[in-house]
Amino acid sequence: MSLLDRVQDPADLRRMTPAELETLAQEIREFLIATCSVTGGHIGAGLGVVELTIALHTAFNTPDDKLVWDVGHQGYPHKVLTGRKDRMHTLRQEGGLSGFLKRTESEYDTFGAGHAATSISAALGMAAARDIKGGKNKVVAIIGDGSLGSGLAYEALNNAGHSDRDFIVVLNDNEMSIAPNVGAMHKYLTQVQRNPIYNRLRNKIGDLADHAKGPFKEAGSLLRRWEESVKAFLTPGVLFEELGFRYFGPIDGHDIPQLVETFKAVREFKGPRLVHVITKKGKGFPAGEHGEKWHALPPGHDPQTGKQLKAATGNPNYTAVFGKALAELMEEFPKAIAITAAMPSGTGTGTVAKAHPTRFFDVGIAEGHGVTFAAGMAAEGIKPVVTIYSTFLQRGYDNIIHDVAIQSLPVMFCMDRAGLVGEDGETHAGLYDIAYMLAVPHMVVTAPKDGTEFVGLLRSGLAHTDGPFCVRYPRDLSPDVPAHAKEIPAVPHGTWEVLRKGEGLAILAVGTMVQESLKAAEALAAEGLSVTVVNCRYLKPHDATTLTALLATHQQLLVVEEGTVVNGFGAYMAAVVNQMDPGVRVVAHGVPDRIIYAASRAKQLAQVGLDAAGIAAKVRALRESEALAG
Ligand SMILES: Cc1ncc(C[n+]2csc(CCOP(=O)(O)OP(=O)(O)O)c2C)c(N)n1
Ligand SMILES: CC(=O)[C@@H](O)[C@H](O)COP(=O)(O)O
Ligand SMILES: [Mg+2]
Repeated sequence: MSLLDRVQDPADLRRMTPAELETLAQEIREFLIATCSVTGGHIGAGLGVVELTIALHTAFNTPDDKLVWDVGHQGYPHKVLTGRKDRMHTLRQEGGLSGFLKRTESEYDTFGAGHAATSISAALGMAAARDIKGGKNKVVAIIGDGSLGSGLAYEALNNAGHSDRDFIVVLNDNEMSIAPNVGAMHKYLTQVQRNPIYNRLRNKIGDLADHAKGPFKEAGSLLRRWEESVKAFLTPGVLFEELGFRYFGPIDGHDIPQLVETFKAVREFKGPRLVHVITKKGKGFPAGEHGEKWHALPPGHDPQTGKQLKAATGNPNYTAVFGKALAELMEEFPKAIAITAAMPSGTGTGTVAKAHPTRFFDVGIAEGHGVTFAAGMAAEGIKPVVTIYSTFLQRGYDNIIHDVAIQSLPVMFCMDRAGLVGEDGETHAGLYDIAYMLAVPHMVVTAPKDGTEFVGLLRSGLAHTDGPFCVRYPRDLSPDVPAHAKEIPAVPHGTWEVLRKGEGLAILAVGTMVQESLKAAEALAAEGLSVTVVNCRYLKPHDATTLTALLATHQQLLVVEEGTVVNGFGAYMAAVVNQMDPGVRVVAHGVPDRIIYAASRAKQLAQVGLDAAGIAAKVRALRESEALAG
């Protein structure tokens, strides 16, 4: 029996010898590499924290002591050690284990996440709750260096550092976000890493001072005072100390005995303390320890090389269309610049960075800052293109309203991963952007039906000078292969496109739903039911001329959108139509008001009736109800 098979829960780790823990680490790595080659997932972060996870569960008394992992994408070793090894083959699949940590999945998952930088706030809240309840357990937040670049993390450190609360932060520093980490904090941490001697010296002085006895006691307190006065000189980690944390480190995050010893010691101290651990993202991956390449891998890859077994074929995805087109359009729009929040590869802005290195800005995991930074640029006549996943842009909502919209600044928002995103599940679904962007005054809201129209809308947005403009697009392939951007004209402002003419009922389709609605209309036509299909590429402002014509000839409008049905485009159009012609019935068909869990994107769409079959079924039901009423 392997050591890994012997671990039912973390208590088993506490009975193992140091040598056994080393062997266990190796077994976990092999298991994860093999499992993820089938399931896909965030392998790199997990491989980097195998020893750290073993050490934390060994030194702390989990689940009474609480481990709060940031993001949760590094949680695979934690899952394996907390009774979920036998379900790891279901990772990120419908009904299977989540790719992140979830309170509903295990008592060891103390706080759910998926978005970065929530761990310190949540853990501090748990520590405060413990103190109210008179508990004695420890609470440990584990945050990566990339996530530490986020404003939320500083708010939490600021709050924790003055509180004197029994509270521990472990900083997992691998010098990587998804891409190599950026920013001043990153530089600072690198400096800390490169100066471990100073740290060791300072810690020695601290020890001497703490243990001075008898006649040396006075010397001890002198040493302590001296330590205080020179610590800025001796300790590059002083920043955390100045914030009120006792700093420990940097320590080798792959040295289990050192980690266990440090955590056991740190556990017994009081007050806020921070342990700085140095790890290697992707450690032990057979094709080399590459942080970015192995951040996440698709299902069905070769465990030795990381290469996808089934070669990708067909059309480019929207992200690729975006990167290429924006790089080309920036030749025509000299004032345009691109901004990403730590996701150059995920958003396609990496292509822009290569073509226009001085016109590309990675602000780190700082979406709110990214938006206001763009507003500042726009105030000075620059045209910023802020490219952020729909779900992560939620972090910047106040900035969109307060800094951009109220001042009517011409910032362009490109919202990738809008709609259902598949295996990343509910934390990453981009279901709210239609609702939240429609509510913003001055905001132009758009969604393309295909790659060519997407490029046209990018051109429209770049040329738009009268306030903010946004475009949403999915985590999917483009249905077409667009030409070069210079050959694609802008999409006329506020226009719709009638793609198919029918009778009685018109489908107002948004973005990805245009193709599905056309397929549904085709199927319905075969049954003798003829419906109109309209591509509503501008959601706001809507096409009042086309709408007026539709109202004259149709009794029912079915609004189909890949976004929450609550306050979405359907609700928006219902209000508009109610003013124009209350006799026409508007029905919204979007994602229902519930959580949609991980599954393939196609399955998720089918689940909520947002595929051709689901749309056709909705039309049939509506036509029948109309016939009954009539
Ligand atoms: C608010 C938010 N923005 C962006 C992301 C995408 N994202 C997931 S992990 C990650 C990098 C995190 O870096 P770090 O915290 O250092 O963890 P590591 O992957 O290096 O272990 C990013 C940018 C996210 N999950 N949440
Ligand atoms: C953990 C995280 O937030 C990202 O790694 C995210 O999973 C990326 O999603 P995509 O695969 O859609 O780029
Ligand atoms: Mg990192």
